[in-house]
Amino acid sequence: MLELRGIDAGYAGTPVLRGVDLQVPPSSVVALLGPNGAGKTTLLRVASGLLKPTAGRMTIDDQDVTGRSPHQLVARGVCHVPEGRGIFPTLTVRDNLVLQSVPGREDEALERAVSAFPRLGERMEQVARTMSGGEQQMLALARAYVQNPRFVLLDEVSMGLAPKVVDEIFDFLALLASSGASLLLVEQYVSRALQVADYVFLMNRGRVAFAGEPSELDTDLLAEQYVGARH
Ligand SMILES: Nc1ncnc2c1ncn2[C@@H]1O[C@H](COP(=O)(O)OP(=O)(O)OP(=O)(O)O)[C@@H](O)[C@H]1O
Repeated sequence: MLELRGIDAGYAGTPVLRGVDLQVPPSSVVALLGPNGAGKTTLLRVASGLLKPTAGRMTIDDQDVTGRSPHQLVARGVCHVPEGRGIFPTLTVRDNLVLQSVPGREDEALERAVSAFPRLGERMEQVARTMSGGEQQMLALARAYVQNPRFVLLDEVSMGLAPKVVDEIFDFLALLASSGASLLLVEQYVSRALQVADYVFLMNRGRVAFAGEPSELDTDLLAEQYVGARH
């Protein structure tokens, strides 16, 4: 279980997160929803070690990992697929995948990536930045998959993609979850996120406004949080 308790965090003295509690239980999909600016990306940055919290604790299996570096958290099985994908644009598909694999087990990693996204198999020598947006996102997700992570933090991975590609990506998320990974999913397609989620956290203005199962989420509250922030 990955757990955040009483997390405060922000940028250059500007507080963003205030007292956030969130749990990602083993083998579960957790949807993290909320309007623009609610603090979802900031929370993923804390969970991946990119941003140090100013208060609160983070634990993995009850061990304190607060303030650990991204590298140390990767070693604990935390994998972040950031907004903007986090791939190396000037490297080939193959090199992007190899860089993420365990040394000596590169072939296995490439096979695993292609089994998830056959299209990548046809494009191994292509430079990442010359691929379509959907293909680049598949590469970003495949890079996560080859690490065999325990906790995958996914930031708007369907953003700006064609509906057919979004379907493929959601199929992949189901595969990732069935492989035993836990997912923390920030997603603009609220209804799709709720379909795959075991638990939901709804954030607004840096706080958790709701935590529970999708069936417990009041649709009026959901609409209010999203609409309220726009006005
Ligand atoms: N690098 C930064 N420096 C300063 N402020 C930032 C930085 N990144 C985010 N913020 C601010 O933190 C707040 C929360 O942003 P965050 O990106 O976490 O929200 P979000 O819920 O992911 O929103 P969105 O859905 O629009 O991506 C916003 O007010 C934003 O302007």
